Formats: sequence, C-alpha cells, structure tokens
Amino acid sequence: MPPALPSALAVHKLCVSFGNTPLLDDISFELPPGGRLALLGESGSGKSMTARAALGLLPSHATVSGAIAINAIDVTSTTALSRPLDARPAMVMQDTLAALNPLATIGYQLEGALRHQKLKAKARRDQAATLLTQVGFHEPKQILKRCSAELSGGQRQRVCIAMALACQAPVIIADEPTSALDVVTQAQILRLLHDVSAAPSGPALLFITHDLHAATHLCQEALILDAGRVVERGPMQHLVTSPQHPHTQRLIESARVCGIACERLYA
Ligand SMILES: Nc1ncnc2c1ncn2[C@@H]1O[C@H](COP(=O)(O)OP(=O)(O)OP(=O)(O)O)[C@@H](O)[C@H]1O
Repeated sequence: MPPALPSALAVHKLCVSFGNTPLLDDISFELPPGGRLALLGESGSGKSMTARAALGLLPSHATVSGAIAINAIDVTSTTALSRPLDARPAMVMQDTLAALNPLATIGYQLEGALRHQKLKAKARRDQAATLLTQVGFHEPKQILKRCSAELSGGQRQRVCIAMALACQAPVIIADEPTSALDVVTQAQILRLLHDVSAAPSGPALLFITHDLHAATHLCQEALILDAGRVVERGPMQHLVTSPQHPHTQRLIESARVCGIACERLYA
C-alpha cells in the first residue's frame, strides 16, 4: 500500500485567547488532501477565528497553544507571510470587492498571484487566461483587461477562486463565499468549489458557513462549533439526518423553520 499522504491541514488541540478571554478551546480536526470540510456554527461560535489561526492571521497579542500543520509543516507560530509557499492556505472571502484591488486589472492581479511560478511573461498571461477558463469564463482575455468594479459579484468570486488556484495552495479556506450572491450564482460557485477540490491534486477545502444547505451539497464532513468548542463532528449526512448534540439539533431545526429540509438530500 502506498504511504498515506499527510493531511493538507491538521489542527490539534488549538486554543486561542485574547487577554483573559478564551475564544477557541481545544479545536482538533484533520483535512485530507482534496477533502472538503464544513465549519458550521452560529454567529460568534469561532469559525472565522479558526480560519485566521490556520491562515496565520491572528493578531500578535493572541495567546495560542496546540498545533497547526499544513502539508505536515508545523505553522503553529508562524505568520502568513513567514510561511513557506507550500504551507500557505489561499483565502476566498464573502466580500470580493474588498478582496480584489479596485485599481488594477484582473490580469495584473492574477499574474501577480502566478509570480512564484517563475514563468516567462507570455506563459504567465496564457496561464492567467487558462485559470479564468477553468473557473468558467468563456472569454477570459476580455476579463483579464477589466477591473473588479466591471464584474458581477459571481464573476468576482470566480476570479477570487482563480487567484486561489494560481497560488497552488494545498488548502482553500472559503469563508462565506456565497453569502452575497443570488441563489443561481450560489449554486454555480458551490459547484465550482466542488470541482476544483475534486480535481486530481486539487486543494482541500475548509468551507465556513452558516448555510447548512450549502454545506450538505459541498462537503463530506462537518464540525459544529459552539462558543469556541467543537460540539459535534462527523460525516455531513450523519449530522444532518441524525444530529446528536442539542446545538446541532437546533441548527437543523432552524434550517427547517427557514424551509430548508437538508435531510431530504439524503433520502
Ligand atoms: N478582534 C477581536 N477582538 C476580540 N474578540 C474578537 C475579535 N474578533 C472576534 N472576536 C470574538 O471571537 C469570537 C469568535 O468570533 P468569530 O469571528 O470567529 O465568529 P464566527 O463564528 O466566524 O461568527 P460569524 O458567523 O458571525 O462570522 C466571538 O466571540 C467574537 O466576539
């Protein structure tokens, strides 16, 4: 049997506090290469803080214990920019206008993300266009010339996913990537995130969301957070059809009140 690949992202007994305030308490999970894990929980439960720890973006006054490894490289106490390239997750955020530089063309930004590949200028331009095709643009050369304000929200999110792919990151952390989009565009972006992570050697995906329905479509597994702790974990189907913890039960029930019967997806 070939040796098992290291986890794309491994978090072990992570605790984070700001001063005397504990924000994350004993968080552990592993994300295999190409795996898709949802982080679910109510507002303030610690989803984004977990992402910030994995990205190396906690403020310097944070007290951190436990361990974080990316591609088996220990990054627990290294900031984002001091990490080697193969231990830096890429980030896809909800606010695509803030994520992209409004004053630079998409081509300029995408080629910047390809810088580390040391390609010649023409090859870099071609690669930028190829990435845009990969995320669903039919006229990539036109998009390369535009600025972010000249694109729709869904188009900007595709560009952000292309930027994440350009970084060849082992993990994409997607924090509410579809919340600002209409339902048709949401479905397209979820499908795209699925396809990029399911591709051979595709990145693992940590999907942060309130949206149980989106998580059931996209992810194989989920962690449910409450007040900075993991209250339940397991295969998505199991959590949705047979939630054990009262907090998970409340999440499923709340989704049902909003007309979303996730368990039907598994019927
Ligand atoms: N800069 C900060 N300083 C102090 N406390 C913070 C800071 N940022 C977040 N927190 C606290 O950390 C906890 C977790 O916040 P976090 O942003 O991770 O929640 P979340 O689950 O991502 O919520 P949401 O779904 O609303 O984005 C909350 O209690 C929040 O008030």
